[in-house]
Amino acid sequence: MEILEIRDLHKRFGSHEVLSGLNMVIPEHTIFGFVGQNGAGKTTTMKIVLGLLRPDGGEVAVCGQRVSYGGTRSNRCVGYLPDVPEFYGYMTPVEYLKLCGEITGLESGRIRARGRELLDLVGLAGDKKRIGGFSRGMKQRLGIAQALLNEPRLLICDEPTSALDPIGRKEILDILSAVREKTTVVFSTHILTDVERICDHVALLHGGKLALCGTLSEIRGSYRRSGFRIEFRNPEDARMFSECGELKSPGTTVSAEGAVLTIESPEEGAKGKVLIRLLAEKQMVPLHFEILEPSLESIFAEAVV
Ligand SMILES: Nc1ncnc2c1ncn2[C@@H]1O[C@H](COP(=O)(O)OP(=O)(O)OP(=O)(O)O)[C@@H](O)[C@H]1O
Repeated sequence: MEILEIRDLHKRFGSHEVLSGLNMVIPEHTIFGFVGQNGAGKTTTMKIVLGLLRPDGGEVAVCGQRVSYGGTRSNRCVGYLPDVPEFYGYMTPVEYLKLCGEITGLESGRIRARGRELLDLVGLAGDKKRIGGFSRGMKQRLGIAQALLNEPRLLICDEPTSALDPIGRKEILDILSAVREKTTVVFSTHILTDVERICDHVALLHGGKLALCGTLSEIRGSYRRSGFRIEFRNPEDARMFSECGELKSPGTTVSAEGAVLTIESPEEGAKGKVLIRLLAEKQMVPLHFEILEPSLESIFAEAVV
């Protein structure tokens, strides 16, 4: 089932067209990375999905429920973590979750149980400190707990890791991975390694539309070139191998660094067999033979030119 469907979405601010016919479908039980350059329109899209911003055209449905500007019905199945979550600094995490639970009408026993469970999940259980003394990472973790209080089917996070150090980022990514069983997670980010670490789906917003969308393996597959890294026993072997006539075909590049050769070629698949045949003919046994995956960074750079 699709948990979020965006059809032909348009939004402009004055003469600046930010979204120009955006289509995006997010299946349930995925971790979906929503990527785009600064100003691409990620926050704008999320605000429209939450009914906080009026689109100029198009339709959005969350859990099959059509989103209307200013309406809140469709938000019943959504949890939202803004990029800079705001809290009452004088409260403790337990007090804060209690307040949020009361506002949303949860029964008090449920608030206590759910609060304990969530603070445990985000590593803040037993923290008696007031939120005013929390680090940025702790605030993001508390923000996730709050967003999950009502057991949403969809959790939307706006750049949850951008301002955090590597440990803080890992903590957030681990939490998002842990909740995917019950909750579909959409998160916007600039940090492509975070997407590679936990997302199974990714979409790249560029020029008001999606420039790429799919599972990580589909996207990698459609951009795959033959790339190989061969480590020889010594630089001399690498040099001898690099001089094979068959590696000099047009479009093939061979770069050497000590005993390591990196060979790239536009011919999908075939080049690998050629390399293995050449190694066998020359009776050379490499220390490593690796097929190179294109990085998301190189794929995205190519998609937005
Ligand atoms: N209320 C507004 N009024 C005018 N322009 C706006 C408004 N909100 C956003 N914009 C503009 O729309 C564009 C998209 O902004 P948005 O915040 O959606 O981008 P983003 O992809 O989330 O960027 P970032 O990664 O930097 O947060 C930007 O050029 C921004 O300046």
